[in-house]
Amino acid sequence: MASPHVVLFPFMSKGHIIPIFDLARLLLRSGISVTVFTTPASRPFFSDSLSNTNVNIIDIPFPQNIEGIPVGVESTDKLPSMSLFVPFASATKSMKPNFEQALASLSPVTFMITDSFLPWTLDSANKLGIPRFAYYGMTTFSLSLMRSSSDLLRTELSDDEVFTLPDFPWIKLTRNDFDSPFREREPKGPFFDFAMEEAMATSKSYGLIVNSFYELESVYVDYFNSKFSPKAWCVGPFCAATAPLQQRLEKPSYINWLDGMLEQGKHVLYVAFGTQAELSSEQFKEIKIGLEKSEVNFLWVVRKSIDEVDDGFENRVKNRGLVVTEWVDQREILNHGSVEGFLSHCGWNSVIESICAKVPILAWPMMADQHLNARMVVEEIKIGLKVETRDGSVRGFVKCEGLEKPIRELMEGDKGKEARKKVNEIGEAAINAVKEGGSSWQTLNDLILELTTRRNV
Ligand SMILES: O=c1ccn([C@@H]2O[C@H](COP(=O)(O)OP(=O)(O)O[C@H]3O[C@H](CO)[C@@H](O)[C@H](O)[C@H]3O)[C@@H](O)[C@H]2O)c(=O)[nH]1
Repeated sequence: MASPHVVLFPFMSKGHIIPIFDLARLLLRSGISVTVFTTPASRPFFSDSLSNTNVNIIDIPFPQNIEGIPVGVESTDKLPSMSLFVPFASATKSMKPNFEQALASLSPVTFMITDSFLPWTLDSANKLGIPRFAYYGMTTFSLSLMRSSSDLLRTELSDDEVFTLPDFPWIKLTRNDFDSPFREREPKGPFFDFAMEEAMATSKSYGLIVNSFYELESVYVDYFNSKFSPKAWCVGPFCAATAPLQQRLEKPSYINWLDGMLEQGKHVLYVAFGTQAELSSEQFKEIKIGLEKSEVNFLWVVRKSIDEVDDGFENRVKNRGLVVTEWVDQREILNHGSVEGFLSHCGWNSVIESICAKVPILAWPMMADQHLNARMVVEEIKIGLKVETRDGSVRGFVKCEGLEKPIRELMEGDKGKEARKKVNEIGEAAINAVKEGGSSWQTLNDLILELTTRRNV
C-alpha cells in the first residue's frame, strides 16, 4: 500500500512557516510523504530549511497589485505595517485556482493541513474530497479561554478589571488579555470579519492541528474537545523534530560570542520579540536602559536599527552585551549552554522553543495571543516571570525599572531558580511527547490511522 500523503500549506508569516517545516519532519519520520505549498519569494527559505529531506515543494504565484503592499512582499514580517494584515491575508484567496490546479495534479492526498488564516482552502479541499485540518498557531489553553470568555467580554467590564471564568475559576483575566477586536464590547471591522470567516471554515474542517502536547495543557485539551468541534489534535512540540545542525564552514559571529561567554562561565539572557512586534522608539529606549542597568550579559536580536539615536549604548555594554540585527537561528541560541533566560514577547513558537530548550522566560507580551501565552507561562505552568508595566495595566508602558528588576530576578533570584526547575521538568516532558510511545507520537499515529482507514472504507 502507498504511504499516506499529506499536503501542508502554511500562511505567509515566518511564525507560521517555521513550525510547518518541523511538522513536515515529524510527518516524514512517521513514513508519510509530504508536499508543501509556498510562494516564489519564500521558496528559497523553504528549500534551505527542508534540504536533506524529500519534501515536495510547490510554489504558486502570490497575488500582485494589492493596495498598500509593496511589490515583492510575500510574507507578513516584510509588511510596512501590521495594519495591512487583512488586505494581505484576504488577497491570498486569488491563489485558489492555481492551488486547486496543482492539488489536482498530485498523487492522491490523504489529508491536508492548511493554515487557519487560509480559510478558502477548505473549499478547495471539499472540491477534491480531501479532509482538511486547520493549523492553529495557538494553544488549546488560549483557544479555550477565548471561547469561554466571549460572553463576559460583551459586558461592561473595564479594561483592567480582573474577572474569572466559570469554567476556569483559578485563572485571573482582564479584557486587556485579549487582542482587539475580540476584547471590544461589540467587536466589528475587517479583522473581525476575517476572523469569523476563519472560524467558520475551521468549524467545517475535519480537525485542528495544535503545536503543543497533551501533558502541557491536558485540562484545556479535554475541555476544548468535550465542548467544541472539530477535534483539536496536539501533535507537538514540532520543534522537537528540528533537523540537526548542518555542517558549516564558519559559525555565525553571535554563536562565537556565546561560546566565549560559556568559556568564561558566564550566563546570558537572550532577548527577542519574534517577527511581528512593533516597538515604539520610547519603548526601545527603555529596553536599552533596563538592559544596561540590570548588569546581566545579554544577546539582543532587534528588527530595526538600534543606532536611531547614537547614544553609545553598544559601546558601553560591549563587554557583556551583543546586539544582532540579522536573522538568527533562535533554536541554536536557546539551546546554547550559556543561555539561561529568555526575555520574550511570548509568540507561541518562542514559548515552545524555550520549553524544549529548558530556558525560563521573562514574559513581555505585546499583541495577538501573546498575553494569554504569558498567563500560561507565568501563572499556569510557572516557567517564567513577567515584566512590570508602569501603571500595572496588562498593556501598559514598560519603564526601565520594570525590566531591570525582573531581569535580575530571572537570572539570579530565587523565583528564577524555581522557574528554571519547572522548565526543566516540562522541557523533558515536551521532548518525550514526540518520542516513540509519547502522547503526541500516539496522537499522530491515531490521526493517520483514522484517516487512512477512512479512505479505505
Ligand atoms: O531572527 C529570528 C527571528 C525569529 N526566528 C524564529 O521565528 C519564529 C517566531 O515565532 P514567534 O515566536 O511565535 O513570534 P511571531 O513571529 O511574532 O509569531 C506570530 O505567530 C505566532 C504563532 O501563531 C503567535 O503566537 C504570535 O503571537 C504571532 O506574533 C520562531 O520560530 C523563532 O525561532 C528565528 O529563528 N530567527
